[in-house]
Amino acid sequence: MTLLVKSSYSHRFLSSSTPAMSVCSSFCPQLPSYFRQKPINSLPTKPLFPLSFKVFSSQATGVSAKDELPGRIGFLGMGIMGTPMAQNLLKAGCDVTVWNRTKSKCDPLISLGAKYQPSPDEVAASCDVTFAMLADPESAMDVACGKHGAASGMGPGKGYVDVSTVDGDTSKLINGHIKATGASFLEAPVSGSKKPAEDGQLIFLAAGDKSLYNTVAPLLDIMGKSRFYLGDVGNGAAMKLVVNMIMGSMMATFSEGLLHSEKVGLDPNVLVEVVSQGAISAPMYSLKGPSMIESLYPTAFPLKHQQKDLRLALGLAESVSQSTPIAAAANELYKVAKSHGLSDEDFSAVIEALKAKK
Ligand SMILES: NC(=O)C1=CN([C@@H]2O[C@H](COP(=O)(O)OP(=O)(O)OC[C@H]3O[C@@H](n4cnc5c(N)ncnc54)[C@H](OP(=O)(O)O)[C@@H]3O)[C@@H](O)[C@H]2O)C=CC1
Ligand SMILES: O=CCCC(=O)O
Repeated sequence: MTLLVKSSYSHRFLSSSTPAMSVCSSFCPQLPSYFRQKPINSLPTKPLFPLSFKVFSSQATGVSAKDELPGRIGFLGMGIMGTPMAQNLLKAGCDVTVWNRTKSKCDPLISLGAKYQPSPDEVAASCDVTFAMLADPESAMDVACGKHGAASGMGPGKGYVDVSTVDGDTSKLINGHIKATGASFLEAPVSGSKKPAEDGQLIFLAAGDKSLYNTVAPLLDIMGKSRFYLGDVGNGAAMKLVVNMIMGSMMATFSEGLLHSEKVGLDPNVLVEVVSQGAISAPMYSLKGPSMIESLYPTAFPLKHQQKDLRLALGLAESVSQSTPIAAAANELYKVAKSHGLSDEDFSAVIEALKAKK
């Protein structure tokens, strides 16, 4: 497994002497100024910090300045995540072509300079690498392999990177269709929500064609703060599902705790503060707790997607006879929340499923 990390509080890579920076700026000429201001050979030769991280380097990625750089980048799916991800590529000066089922969601990107094509196959045909950020296994399959799907526009020398959260079987099916055209495939689901997507701080969980991983590494580093290469197709999907299974259960039990504290006469705001200072502290609790107490659920991660991920994680667990009673109970709670019409609210709205109905 390979892990690469960039500084979490700025987009400056930890070592400014890396040849990969010159590679990156060569195909994204408008990269932020800190990549471009100084000639590479005048930049400091030592890492800025003692490194417990591996820095982004051409040696690690295998990218050289001349080969395989994706000049034209396609992006399919302009939802909560796809929009800021594509925006960050555009802001970095990349040549981006977008498509979305609901065309109007492409308009903000087009006004930022993105090109538009009316179907996934036309995006894929006009681009070197095409990213897809779609709702679920069905839409990921349809956009990749259906009528006018991206696979129809793929061919040798091209790459398809699916960053949607799907199950491994779906990812393997898409891999098969894409590979049959002679193109390369990478699954790269992300950890991190709307704000990390806006800030270029996502965590990529990549698996599949290693040379495509190397080729798109500079693009992943524009959109994210770290990336893991996990081997064969299916491993990225599995890692993502396990992480979101944990997250869904955490949010469900946190919801119980908030309501429990109120019922016994405690101030739930104080509970959030206590939790934040102890061993069970998690950024998610401090971030979502205050709005949950106000019964506000501004959508960053739609509840319907969290329930989809729990469903897929439970299927994965069943396929290897792994017992997951906590996640199964959490999944039931999200299903109840969906039945209350909360699908498009943030997943923290799961707390509503625990509130007694009068
Ligand atoms: N939001 C988050 O915090 C995170 C989400 N994810 C995952 O990323 C993926 C996208 O999430 P997010 O952006 O939040 O979701 P959204 O619901 O905001 O966007 C979903 C996208 O999928 C498209 N879509 C849905 N159904 C179809 C279909 N049948 N055919 C074609 N396109 C379709 C939508 O198009 P249209 O606009 O036309 O509806 C939209 O572009 C999901 O797999 C999610 O689990 C991963 C990490 C974090
Ligand atoms: O899939 C959604 C993940 C959301 C997050 O990691 O904060």
